Amino acid sequence: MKKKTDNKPNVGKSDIPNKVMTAIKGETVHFIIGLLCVIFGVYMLLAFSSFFFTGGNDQSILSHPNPGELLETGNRIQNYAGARGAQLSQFLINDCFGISAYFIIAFLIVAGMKLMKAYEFNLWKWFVSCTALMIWFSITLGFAFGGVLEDSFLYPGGLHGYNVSQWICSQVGAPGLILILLVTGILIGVFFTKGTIDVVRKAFRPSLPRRNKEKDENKDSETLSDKQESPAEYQEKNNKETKNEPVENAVSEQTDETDTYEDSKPVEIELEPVETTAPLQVETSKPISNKETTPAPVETNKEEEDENEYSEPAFEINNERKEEDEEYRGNINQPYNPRLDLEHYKFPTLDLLNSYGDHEPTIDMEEQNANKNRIIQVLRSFGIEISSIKASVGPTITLYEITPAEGVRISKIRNLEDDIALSLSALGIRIIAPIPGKGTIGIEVPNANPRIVPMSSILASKKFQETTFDLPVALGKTITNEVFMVDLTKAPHMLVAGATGQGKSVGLNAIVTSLLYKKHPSELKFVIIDPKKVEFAIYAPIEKHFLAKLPDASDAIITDVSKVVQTLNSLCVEMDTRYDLLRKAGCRNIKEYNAKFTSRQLNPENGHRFMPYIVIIIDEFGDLIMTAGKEVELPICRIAQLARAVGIHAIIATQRPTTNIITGTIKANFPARVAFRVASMMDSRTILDRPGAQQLIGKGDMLYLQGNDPVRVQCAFVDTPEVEKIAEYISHQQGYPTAFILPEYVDENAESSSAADVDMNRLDPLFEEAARLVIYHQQGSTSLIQRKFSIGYNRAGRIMDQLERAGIVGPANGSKARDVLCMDENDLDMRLNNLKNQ
Ligand SMILES: Nc1ncnc2c1ncn2[C@@H]1O[C@H](COP(=O)(O)OP(=O)(O)OP(=O)(O)O)[C@@H](O)[C@H]1O
Repeated sequence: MKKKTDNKPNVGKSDIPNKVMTAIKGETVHFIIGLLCVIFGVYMLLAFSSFFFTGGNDQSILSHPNPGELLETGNRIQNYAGARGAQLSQFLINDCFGISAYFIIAFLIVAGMKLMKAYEFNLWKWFVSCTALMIWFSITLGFAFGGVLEDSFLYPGGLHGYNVSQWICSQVGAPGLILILLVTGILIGVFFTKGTIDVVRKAFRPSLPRRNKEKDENKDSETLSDKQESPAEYQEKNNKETKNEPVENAVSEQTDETDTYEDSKPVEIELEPVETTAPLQVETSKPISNKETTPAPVETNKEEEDENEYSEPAFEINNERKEEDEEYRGNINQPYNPRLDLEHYKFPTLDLLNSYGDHEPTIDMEEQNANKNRIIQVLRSFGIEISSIKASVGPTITLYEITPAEGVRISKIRNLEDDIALSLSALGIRIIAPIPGKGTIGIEVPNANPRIVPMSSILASKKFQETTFDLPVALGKTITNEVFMVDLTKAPHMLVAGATGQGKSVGLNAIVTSLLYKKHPSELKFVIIDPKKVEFAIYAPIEKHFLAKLPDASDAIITDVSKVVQTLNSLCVEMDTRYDLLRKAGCRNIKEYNAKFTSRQLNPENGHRFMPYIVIIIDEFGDLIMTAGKEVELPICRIAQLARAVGIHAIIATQRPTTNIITGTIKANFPARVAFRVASMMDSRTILDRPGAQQLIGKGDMLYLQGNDPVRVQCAFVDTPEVEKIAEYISHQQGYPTAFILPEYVDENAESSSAADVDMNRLDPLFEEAARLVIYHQQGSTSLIQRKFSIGYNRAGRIMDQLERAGIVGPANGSKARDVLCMDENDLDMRLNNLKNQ
């Protein structure tokens, strides 16, 4: 990928080949070539068609033209496409392939359309098909008409067809040739559609019922003609065909050709440190080609069944229906398919997302050279010599990798961070000294013209399409333009922090979107907690497909703090239940359990069920901790510590990554951290355990940490209208009758408070401390208890009720604090003793 630059002084010119190369790979050039192909195809169509009427007359002129005649304006050629059109037709039709030369035109137009990106075609399949058909028809016509049509100038099979058929005849005789043509014709037909097999079978035995008629039609539609559909239509059909095949198949069919996969390899430039005017050689990699993914064959068993049926024709129809019914509902002998409940569910399509213009890597050589020179100068001015410098141009950041000359101390360069930033007059400079695993030093410099990384480009990438991750989360692109993805099951919980307006919500939407594009509603449920009430309301329409809620909740998106506590505790109950099931099944994790369940080794009558993954998303976690304190923190920590194995994963986001919000326990249990730009170095240390996040440039620029070293990533951009479209697309499809219902959570504290009427021994553990607090302050205030003990309003309210029943505070007093009926701690001790002796 890297090319060393020429070290010659006169270098401006070497940019030219680079520019030409970049231009050739550009969309504009593709478009122009495509347009030329289409125009040439239309010209050939005119020439060929005209040839049938004018060919006889033109042939005599073409075969014996007067010298220079064809170049003259007044030549006697009658073909509408002129002398060249006549020559071309004469050559391709009569001298080569006969009438089947029309397949050349078909291929030219198709290739043109594809290059212009007007339609999606599988060019390779078209090429093979057109070539095979052209040769086959040419030989067949050559054989059938034996050369020239009677009384005509036209060779229907062309000279090729005539000569080849004659030669084959001489070798195997006319019957042999007919057989060869028949066999090759059937093979070509099978190449187009497997339906041909049925047709052949039926030809042998006309009484056979035509099986999978619908399927055949669909398959037929995969042939040449239907490829002309728009990508969206084609993908829709594809989805229908593969039923619940995840989007990867659907999309990879749609993006069948090489250039729709968006993965691009790093764009790297090698920069020469000494010659400040040194040329830069850029090498952009070719897009990675995509192999056609064929939907898994569904018919293997059916074909066997067919064979059985053939011996029992009387029962054919009945048997057939019965089998299809069984397959539809999930045959007990076949693996359980959780997707069957919503078997017609279609995964969201890529056309729901915007492409945000040209996002291909472009390199501003002027900017790169200027930055390189400034870095070299500033280092030189501090007495640091370097032996080489290399740049990797990312979507928003360029990484300059410097190899210092021998004897230069790394710490010396690290200390110059501010000086380099000053000399480049840019924000967001980050120095990585040394780059882990390399003996170089990295200087990250923001690009003058940052590019958006559209979510569509990430989801269309080969890496995402072919991922084997269980919960693939596509976050964006790295500095080397590689798609950056993590498996949430391995994360297994994620902490997202960033000051307001730096891309947190977009990041969370990107996470949810990538999961929605890969997971079926039966495999994944979200619990969304949105104290801001507006950020996640867009997901409300997919409640019956992808959301989970409490049994009595009206909305699945949780905005009320008291419901948050209940939901989190309910998730703990779900977690415990899942652990019990895992234990009973003798499995160590959800994957093993689900595999056992789908292979029907676990009996649903014993409580076993297919377990969808549950992803909990909590926005504004800081707010929650401020209002509900330990009540929220405790279940979160339980989930974070234990839930990984049972497929429950949490992603919490906060604007304020301070230590009282992201406590030690939370940090310890959330190993994956995403930091957008934060306000201070302290905040960066809280979230990442190191500085760096305060130097990011915002707008989705982020650091991802899992393990030792953070990776700088430009977050994929997905806008609210795009998410709305996805939600709408999903919501219009059949869903479950309700959202996924979480188990009921019985609040033990609430029970004790009602029991407190009769049994004051079952008091809240904080009761005594709370009593002392109100006596000390002589103020019966619920919010005081809430604040001092960092507990939620509900619990504080219950403690206050218990204090009232114990006669320590008076009844509620409107908005004012309650009266405190105990004078001092002695008085309190007496009352508490009385209560305990009751
Ligand atoms: N990945 C991205 N690429 C390009 N622009 C982005 C990206 N992420 C965010 N932005 C820009 O930044 C703006 C603010 O982003 P976002 O709403 O996600 O911020 P936020 O951190 O969630 O703010 P708040 O905490 O106030 O909700 C967006 O409207 C968009 O213009």
